[in-house]
Amino acid sequence: MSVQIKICGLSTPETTAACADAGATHIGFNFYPPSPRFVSTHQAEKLSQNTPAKLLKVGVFVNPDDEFLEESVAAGQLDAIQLHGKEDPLQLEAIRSRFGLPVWKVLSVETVEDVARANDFANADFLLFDTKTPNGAALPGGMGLGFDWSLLEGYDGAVPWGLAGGLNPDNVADAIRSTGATLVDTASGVESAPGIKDMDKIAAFCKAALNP
Ligand SMILES: O=C(O)c1ccccc1NCC(=O)[C@H](O)[C@H](O)COP(=O)(O)O
Repeated sequence: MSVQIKICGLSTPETTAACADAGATHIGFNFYPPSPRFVSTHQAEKLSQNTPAKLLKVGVFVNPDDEFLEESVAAGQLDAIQLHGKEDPLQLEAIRSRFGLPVWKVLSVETVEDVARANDFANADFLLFDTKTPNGAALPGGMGLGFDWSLLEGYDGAVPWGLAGGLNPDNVADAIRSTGATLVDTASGVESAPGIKDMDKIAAFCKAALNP
């Protein structure tokens, strides 16, 4: 089966169309206000109306409150909720029950113990292993930083998982071959500047991921 591809941090209809044309399966709408990829609920509503039907829309959140989630899920017509903060398994369960959507938990990785935290999130629908950003970093994700993929060797948790962190058109094929990831995710790796998606890079990323 082909790898699944999530392009994260979309903010224009042209780039969502480019994702669909290139073979991506998922796009991410970023609902974290400090991010250069942030979209308001108004923007998300417009974008979702123009998103090709074959793309699944994942909302990216960092420690969201219920009201904000409610507004964003509705505006973005989301297909899944990605939690990228310090949410715990109980919060994850509560969010899934409330919205009836698959919930993705991001595990920020620097050490093998970080990978083992997957055991705490057996109730997630999907796990995304991403790089732990340094203390004091502006953002908990989307910084183009990779981690040591060998930390995933031997990981055999039951929850489906994907790989993020510093992936770009030049390294994504190697990442898939090295880790066996069945979903790859990129934000800054397909941009010309923070928050500005580059359609050629989106096409190159998808081509490389689909032919690892
Ligand atoms: O992209 C952001 O700005 C962001 C901010 C805060 C939390 C999460 C964020 N991105 C979530 C993603 O899923 C990114 O695609 C992932 O972190 C990989 O980013 P990158 O290393 O830039 O490819």
